[in-house]
Amino acid sequence: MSPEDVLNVADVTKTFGSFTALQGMSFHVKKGEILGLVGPNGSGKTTCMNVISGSYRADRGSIHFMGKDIHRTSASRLAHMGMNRTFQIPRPFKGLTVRENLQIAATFVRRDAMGLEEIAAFIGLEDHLNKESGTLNSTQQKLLDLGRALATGPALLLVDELGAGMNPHELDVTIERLKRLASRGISMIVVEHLMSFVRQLTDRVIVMNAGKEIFEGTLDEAVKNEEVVRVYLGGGTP
Ligand SMILES: Nc1ncnc2c1ncn2[C@@H]1O[C@H](COP(=O)(O)OP(=O)(O)OP(=O)(O)O)[C@@H](O)[C@H]1O
Repeated sequence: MSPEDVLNVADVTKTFGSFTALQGMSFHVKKGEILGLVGPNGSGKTTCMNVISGSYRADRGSIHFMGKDIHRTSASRLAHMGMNRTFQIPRPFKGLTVRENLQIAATFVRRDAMGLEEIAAFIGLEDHLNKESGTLNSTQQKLLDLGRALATGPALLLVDELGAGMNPHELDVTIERLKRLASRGISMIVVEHLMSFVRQLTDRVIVMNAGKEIFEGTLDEAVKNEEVVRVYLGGGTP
């Protein structure tokens, strides 16, 4: 394991009954790096995020975050330690305002977290702080999910299909925002099906199929890889 690694995943396997969802996954993420996790539906991307973020326990293998073994560490403890995530389907407290949602997340705060007003401006919800979050549109709810993760001051952010459902302008703005976070030293794992989003955002991608890594490198290299094209990209231009 390199001292530069924020996250190190080694030989992780996760089964559900007789079904193996992850099989011997190994990879690392460096400080400030944006790693893309891509692959066909059901290939295990979200399961991988769930195992890293403490929602699921791996059956085998090890996961180290900032040098510490985090096997059996709960999601709330991980938030304290500096790891947080967004969800495919955002999970704000819908009856509470944007401000209240951010305040609750900030109770997990680490010393170097952004302030609430700064986060609200960063996610473009500064004019909606007193709005009930259930009245926000789907993109705003996704951004609030990102804001809640940022309120805990993460060193590693797991971003699960944030771009899905966004229009081209919102995607551009979101890419720019996530790059700004990386330039501040926040590492990210980004699960996404939108290849233009992945291309613009990531430093490196891991392509998964049937619970295994089949490729690691840049997206430009991935599109030239026969197996990646066969199982995922299907020969079309991503
Ligand atoms: N809690 C669970 N119980 C049983 N099977 C599960 C569970 N979670 C995931 N799986 C199965 O594990 C496999 C991988 O699912 P996962 O959601 O990780 O894939 P994915 O790559 O994120 O897919 P998508 O791109 O569609 O979101 C699927 O076959 C899924 O049905």
